[in-house]
Amino acid sequence: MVNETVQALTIAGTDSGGGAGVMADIKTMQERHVFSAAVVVAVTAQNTIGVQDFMAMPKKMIDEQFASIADDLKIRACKTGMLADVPTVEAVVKNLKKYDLGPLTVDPVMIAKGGARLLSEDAISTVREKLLPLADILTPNLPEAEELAGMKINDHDQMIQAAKKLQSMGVKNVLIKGGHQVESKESSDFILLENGNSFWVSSPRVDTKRTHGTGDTLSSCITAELAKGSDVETAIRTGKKYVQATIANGIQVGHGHGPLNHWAKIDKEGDD
Ligand SMILES: Nc1ncnc2c1ncn2[C@@H]1O[C@H](COP(=O)(O)OP(=O)(O)OP(=O)(O)O)[C@@H](O)[C@H]1O
Ligand SMILES: Cc1ncc(COP(=O)(O)O)c(N)n1
Repeated sequence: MVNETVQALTIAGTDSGGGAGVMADIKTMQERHVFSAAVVVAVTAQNTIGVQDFMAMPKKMIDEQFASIADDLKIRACKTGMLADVPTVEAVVKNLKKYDLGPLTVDPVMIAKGGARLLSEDAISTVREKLLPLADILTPNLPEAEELAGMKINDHDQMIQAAKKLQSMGVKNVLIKGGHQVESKESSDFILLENGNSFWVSSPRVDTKRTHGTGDTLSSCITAELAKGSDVETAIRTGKKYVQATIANGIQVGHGHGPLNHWAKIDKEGDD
């Protein structure tokens, strides 16, 4: 019998400009040789300059997309991205509990690079209380980690403290992204694993504003690697190498925060 193709799922919003959200997730998974399905929970009118408008999907359509996928596909790992508002978060949580979709990576997208809010303020506590306990890996950027952990993060020590706090909220593995520490020469992410081990992954900071969709690309690469059967640490190390390659080998699209080069290649998986 022919081996089943590895399948993963993104649960997120679309980006009409092609750089972030579902579009970045599908491109990333495709490049990592994983078949990508998608539950679209919101549609944005967006380009590299900003988010002009967005609309959350009717909840019935969210339920139907999950059911269609679960009836037919075999999803090995999944991730969430933009979740818009309280009813959307609740619909996603309900479906994640209903179906076996493999390990869950939660990218708690709150505010786009251009400043637009992609998760309503009142939904932050819903994410904290209802979604985080389902997460195998949580990948907040610094402002998102501050919001979820309820503390300021100004240095590496505080990144470590925040990761511990987030783990105590029920998340198994926490990855706090350092992309927003723009004054630093390195872009360093801190990882606290379920077994209590921790490590940093660092790469030289690329001086570019073409960083639209970095978080989506990292979390969807991790999801693709988990779907293939990688352990969490290897999946994260591969994700970091891949996102670095997509930033460092830029492409020219649009006039604002340009998208990443998802065609970029990495020579070796996992370890540096
Ligand atoms: N200029 C840069 N040079 C190198 N690595 C970067 C740069 N900016 C971000 N990164 C890396 O990209 C990944 C995503 O981090 P970031 O903090 O930008 O996430 P994010 O804000 O959620 O992204 P987005 O909202 O654009 O999807 C991390 O591994 C981070 O270290
Ligand atoms: C649909 C969607 N999902 C996620 C992001 C975050 O990406 P960024 O912070 O680079 O704008 C986005 N802009 N749009």
